[in-house]
Amino acid sequence: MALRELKVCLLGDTGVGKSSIVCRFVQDSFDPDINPTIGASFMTKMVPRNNEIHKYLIWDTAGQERFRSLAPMYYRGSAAAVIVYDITKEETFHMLKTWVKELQHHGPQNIVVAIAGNKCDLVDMREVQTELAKNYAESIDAIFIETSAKTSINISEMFEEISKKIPCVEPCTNDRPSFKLRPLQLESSSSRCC
Ligand SMILES: Nc1nc2c(ncn2[C@@H]2O[C@H](COP(=O)(O)OP(=O)(O)OP(=O)(O)O)[C@@H](O)[C@H]2O)c(=O)[nH]1
Repeated sequence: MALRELKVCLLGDTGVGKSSIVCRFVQDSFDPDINPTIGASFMTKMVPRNNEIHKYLIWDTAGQERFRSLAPMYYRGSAAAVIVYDITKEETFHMLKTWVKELQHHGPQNIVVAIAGNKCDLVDMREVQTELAKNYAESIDAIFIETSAKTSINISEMFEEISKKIPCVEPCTNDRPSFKLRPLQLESSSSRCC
């Protein structure tokens, strides 16, 4: 068994459900009264997959405007960024495009980008059509997925897709940020959430 570390950060407007996605993935829980993130929070999750243990190192950034300047500290060291929007709020999809541009200009070269249309359980309130978001994701070579932190739809699937797209084999064969495979040592998984 080898341990593979995957550094992932979450970006996106306030209230789109970034923390809820992470809480669902790490703790399999959902809090309808979750507080907005202050600064950022860090969590880890270990997932056995084939002959490896995937250890996700997750930075959940704060979406409020006053914290926006902190984001580079988190995406610069990341191999993947999940940019989240709320399918029931069109303005959050516009904000997502701003994040994509920022990553293209200031993010690590070839960072893996996943676009998550969250709150897909609220389908009656939809403002962003799936096809529109999917086509946009394709145009920037990003993973696209609609998720619901509330009902758990596509949450672990999204992180699995990300792990497939992050190169892992040593020696590194391209210039994407990559991670060493190393023998698994027993360690406690320090998770902090919500
Ligand atoms: N119906 C529904 N509500 C959700 C979902 N995900 C999150 N929410 C709710 O949306 C609100 C905001 O969720 P957060 O996870 O705090 O959003 P955030 O993007 O982390 O917000 P910031 O920390 O301010 O950046 C909360 O009331 C959540 O319960 C979802 O998939 N479906």
